[in-house]
Amino acid sequence: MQPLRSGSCWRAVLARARRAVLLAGSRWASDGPGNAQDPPAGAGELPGELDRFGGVSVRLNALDHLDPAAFKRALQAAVQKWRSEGRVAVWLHIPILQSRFIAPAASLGFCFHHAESDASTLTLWLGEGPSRLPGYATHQVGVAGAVFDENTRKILVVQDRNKLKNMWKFPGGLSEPGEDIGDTAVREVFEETGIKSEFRSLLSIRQQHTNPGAFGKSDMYFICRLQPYSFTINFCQQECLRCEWMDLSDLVKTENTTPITSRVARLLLYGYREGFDKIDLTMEELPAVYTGLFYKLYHKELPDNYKTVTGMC
Ligand SMILES: NC(=O)C1=CN([C@@H]2O[C@H](COP(=O)(O)OP(=O)(O)OC[C@H]3O[C@@H](n4cnc5c(N)ncnc54)[C@H](O)[C@@H]3O)[C@@H](O)[C@H]2O)C=CC1
Ligand SMILES: [Mg+2]
Repeated sequence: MQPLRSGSCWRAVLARARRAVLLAGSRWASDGPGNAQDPPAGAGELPGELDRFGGVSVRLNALDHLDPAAFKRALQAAVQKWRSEGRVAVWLHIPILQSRFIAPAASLGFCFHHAESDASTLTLWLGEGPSRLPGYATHQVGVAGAVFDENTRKILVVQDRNKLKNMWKFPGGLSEPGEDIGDTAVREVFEETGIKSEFRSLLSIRQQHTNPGAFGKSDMYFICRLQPYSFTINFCQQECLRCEWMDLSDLVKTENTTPITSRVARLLLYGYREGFDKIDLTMEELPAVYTGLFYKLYHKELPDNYKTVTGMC
């Protein structure tokens, strides 16, 4: 983000708002220390930044002594100014301890965009037509590990303790922020069963909407193929009722399982018989062009000569 030009900064906006209020015979209300006619404490430190889409981002830090009514007047004046300058949106980042500013902002038309554990972000669209601001997170990510031992043709399965029906499924759980899919599968399998394993490939992706377990958001459920390197089960008593190494052919046949587990068991059987390259989406790490970061790309195996080919042969 770039800093706002000096004429547009919060300090000037607040100063103008204060002058307007004082000229109208009003006073700054203040529940903090200091004279009632003083400018809001800390108000001059409010930073406003212009983003590359033409929106303004405001971080409300160090506003301990600012009164909500005074804040509302200042924000109203600022919004009016930003609107006249053609800004498209305002992003208001409010630390949880400053939450008393949420209601005044909402009364000016701001809505929640998202909240984290220690702060919320509100937005106001100023541009023409309906808001083009992107929404926040729409999905949760769950990952399961299909841990298949090729030597014994056995697959690791569990039954959930907290489900009404006790069906066989692959161990798994929710991804942590910043965690790779394969790492989630390996971690969850170990936490739930005590089995150590290595990531081999991604086998399947399920997308489901309005999932009750995802607080009404959508759910992405990834199933990975894992190779075990320990075999003694020591399962989590809080989450699992049963855990065992089951013959893959028995998992294919059983009715006591979920449709997705049954389908992936058949996929594994096919891969075991015909070659895992038929079913595996393998992973490769590649550099991101814009950020300099790295990401994981999953697709069917691409032969090396196709990775470097420059045109149609
Ligand atoms: N078809 C299948 O085979 C199934 C797939 N899934 C998928 O697995 C993923 C989630 O896996 P999980 O094993 O559920 O996650 P997880 O392994 O991360 O465990 C969630 C933990 O949170 C606890 N928990 C959940 N809600 C709670 C609440 N309201 N209060 C207290 N504790 C609570 C549970 O008891 C459990 O210990 C999702 O993507 C879901 O769609 C889940 C169940 C079956
Ligand atoms: Mg789980």
